[in-house]
Amino acid sequence: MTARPPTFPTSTVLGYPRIGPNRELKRALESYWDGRSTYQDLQGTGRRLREETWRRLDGLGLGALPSGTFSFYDQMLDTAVLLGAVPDRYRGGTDEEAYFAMARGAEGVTPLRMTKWFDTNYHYIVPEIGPDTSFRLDAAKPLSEVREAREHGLETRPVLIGPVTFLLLSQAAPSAPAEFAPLDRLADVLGVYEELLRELAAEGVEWVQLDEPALVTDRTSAELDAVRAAYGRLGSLPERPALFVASYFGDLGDALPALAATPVEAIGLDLVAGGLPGLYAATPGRPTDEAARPGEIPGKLLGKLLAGKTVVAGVVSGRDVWRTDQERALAALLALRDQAGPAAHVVVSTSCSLLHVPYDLDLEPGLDPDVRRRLAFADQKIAEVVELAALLAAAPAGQGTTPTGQGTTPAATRTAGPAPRPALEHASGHTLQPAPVRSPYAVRAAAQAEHLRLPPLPVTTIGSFPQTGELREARARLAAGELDEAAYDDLVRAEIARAVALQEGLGLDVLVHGEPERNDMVQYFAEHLDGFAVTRNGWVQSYGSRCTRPPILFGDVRRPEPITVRWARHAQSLTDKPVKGMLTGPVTIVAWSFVRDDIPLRDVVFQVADAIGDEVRDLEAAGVRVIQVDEPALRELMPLRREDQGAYLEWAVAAYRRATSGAGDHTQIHTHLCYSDADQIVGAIDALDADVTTIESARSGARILDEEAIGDFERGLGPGVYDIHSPRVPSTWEIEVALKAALRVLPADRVWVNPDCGLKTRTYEQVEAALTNLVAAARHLRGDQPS
Ligand SMILES: CN1c2c(nc(N)[nH]c2=O)NC[C@@H]1CNc1ccc(C(=O)N[C@@H](CCC(=O)N[C@@H](CCC(=O)N[C@@H](CCC(=O)O)C(=O)O)C(=O)O)C(=O)O)cc1
Ligand SMILES: N[C@@H](CCS)C(=O)O
Ligand SMILES: [Zn+2]
Repeated sequence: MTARPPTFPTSTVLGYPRIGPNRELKRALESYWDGRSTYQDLQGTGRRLREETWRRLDGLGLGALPSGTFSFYDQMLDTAVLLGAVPDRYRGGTDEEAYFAMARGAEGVTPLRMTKWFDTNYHYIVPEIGPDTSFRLDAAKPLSEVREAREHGLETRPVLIGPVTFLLLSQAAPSAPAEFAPLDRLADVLGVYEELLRELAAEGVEWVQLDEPALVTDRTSAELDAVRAAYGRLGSLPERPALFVASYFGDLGDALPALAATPVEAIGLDLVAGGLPGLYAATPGRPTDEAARPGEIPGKLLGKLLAGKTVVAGVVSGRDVWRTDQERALAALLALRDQAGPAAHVVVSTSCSLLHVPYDLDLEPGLDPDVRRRLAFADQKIAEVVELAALLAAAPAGQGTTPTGQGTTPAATRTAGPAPRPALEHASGHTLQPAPVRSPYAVRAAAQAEHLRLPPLPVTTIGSFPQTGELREARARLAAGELDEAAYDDLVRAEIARAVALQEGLGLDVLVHGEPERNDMVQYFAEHLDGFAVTRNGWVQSYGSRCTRPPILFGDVRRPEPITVRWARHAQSLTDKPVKGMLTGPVTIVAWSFVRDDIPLRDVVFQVADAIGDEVRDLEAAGVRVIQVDEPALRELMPLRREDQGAYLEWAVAAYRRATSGAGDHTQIHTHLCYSDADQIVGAIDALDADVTTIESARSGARILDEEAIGDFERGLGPGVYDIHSPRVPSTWEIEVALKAALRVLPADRVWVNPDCGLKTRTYEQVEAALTNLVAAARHLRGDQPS
């Protein structure tokens, strides 16, 4: 690096959505996977989307444009490829075959694990690193994107996952010794980053963004040493672009001084989720006059830390859809500029990548104008960034006092959601009443055994059956007014009958209705609850080609009428076997929505819990004997810092119990969790007090079944034995092996046999084959028949 780094333009974003404003990438990927188009076609779509994105950002007036934020599947997977960390079992075919085999599995090879990206509903592919992984630079993607942008006359900043986060989020290869951790390979990985930086410098790239979100979670002193070592080494490379290390989803804490002491030229701070203590005394829910906590940096030291650095200030939230409170955001920027001192340069940015919000509010003309005027999607947020940068540039120095005049500025730069309607139960304290207590588990288990008369190792599924094109199309026609409600209902009833008949025929023990009436397990409930708005095109990528339209929770939540009861009644009328009532839990509904932030999150969740509790009671009254209340996001909503986690788990569990504890002893309550590192929260899962918990474990190496993790968990458990995210059909033998692992730590009367998540993304052909094997494995282990 030369003595003076290039000036960073005054505005930027950390990343942008990539699925396409009309989900063009989703369609291109699925068409390629189905063999309806070629890899060249897919690449063409990628090129068009990247060009459109750069032109869009440039057109909106953004100063510095990112590249490399595009991906055909996931940015962690891209980084594994960049570093040559492709496990041998995926090699042998073309590069794209290896890439998609790691993501989705292929004939004879299971995919890499997939898990949640911090506390978001985005899921990443977990790279596998062992002591023998041979790293080798494959810089094709970052280089070609820089060149591609230049063809359109645009200069970009390559965005990459940083080496420390890459290794901290990777998993040890199965063959690695127990004491091995991927971070042990830091020195080798840094060698590849050095080579990459040299190549980018030779290409004339001025700035590179290295994302290090793992630094906003608790880190050991050894890990902080790794940060110092990594950026000390990369920073001292003579020929390299200027380095911008981005953090997001929280505050850097002790990692800030560690990073600031290295030669990196720019540091990105999330001033919405994190804020700088001392500078931003009031993160949401934190009193403005609170003293710095241990490990926090008082504002006055900030200037010393950041002297000579560029500070990329994330003041526009990349995680919600509310418009930014411009006055507060500007006050935050001014305070930062003053406290960081004249030797620092402040750049306005988003708090994280805009990957987590929909593209453009203009694509959503149907929203209620009262809600709409408070909203900003990705493009509106970019306009906010640009405007704030202009305001900051125009403001004279020395303005960094707050509206309260205390010399500190609140970090909450977002507006509260739309003003809620006159408060109902919330204000009266009703929502905070304790939930009724169910009888002890043993009492309930006896009542349920009598009521349900299930065999040992009962076979069930998680809820959804394949969502056929016919159903999706019918829903689209219903929304467009081209199909009437009655015709749509008939179609849904027929689909329920199909799912029930299939399960009966295959011999499952607890059936489901298949959820054909639902577009999504969260959006469907939001559409039937007061207090939510839903979008027509507000798609956000969840993983690979899969997207959701997170509902917008803007007011007080109420259930005007029963939601699922008529479908549950219909399904149960078709069979004598128990059919599970199927609901989404309060934590998950809130986690996968954009939520109001004018009342504490806990109170929002409690309102939703009460609505779901009403539904539980109505299902039971309708004769439903088993009710599943899914909480796949229980772990996801957990605060990233350990000190905040206990309080969260306490209220999250309380909310779940509010929703479910109205059920009588004979009603069996199930819950389901996926992608959740469930082994880390077994205590909380136990505290949910559900009679049966089905859980993702097929793709996480069944860590929940580790004797230490499972501890004295004393209820029913269904460790997922079939990875539904892969088109692969598991063999009976594989399923038996997985079940035997469960039977080593749990008695047979508490082990359930089920896939690891819903089947909506699979085809009927795959489902029928997989469920046939599931039933065969259970029967064989019960001793009913030979395998
Ligand atoms: C279980 N998971 C979920 C998460 N979050 C949720 N909100 N929901 C979940 O189920 N997080 C963790 C996991 C994994 N994540 C996902 C996320 C998304 C999917 C998925 O399958 N998404 C579908 C879209 C679902 C949907 O909303 N469908 C609608 C609209 C369908 C559609 O595209 N219609 C067409 C027109 C119809 C046609 O002609 O085909 C259109 O609008 O253009 C519906 O069914 O009505 C996806 O395809 O991405 C799975 C797991
Ligand atoms: N009941 C839902 C849970 C997904 S996490 C389903 O089966 O799709
Ligand atoms: Zn699931």
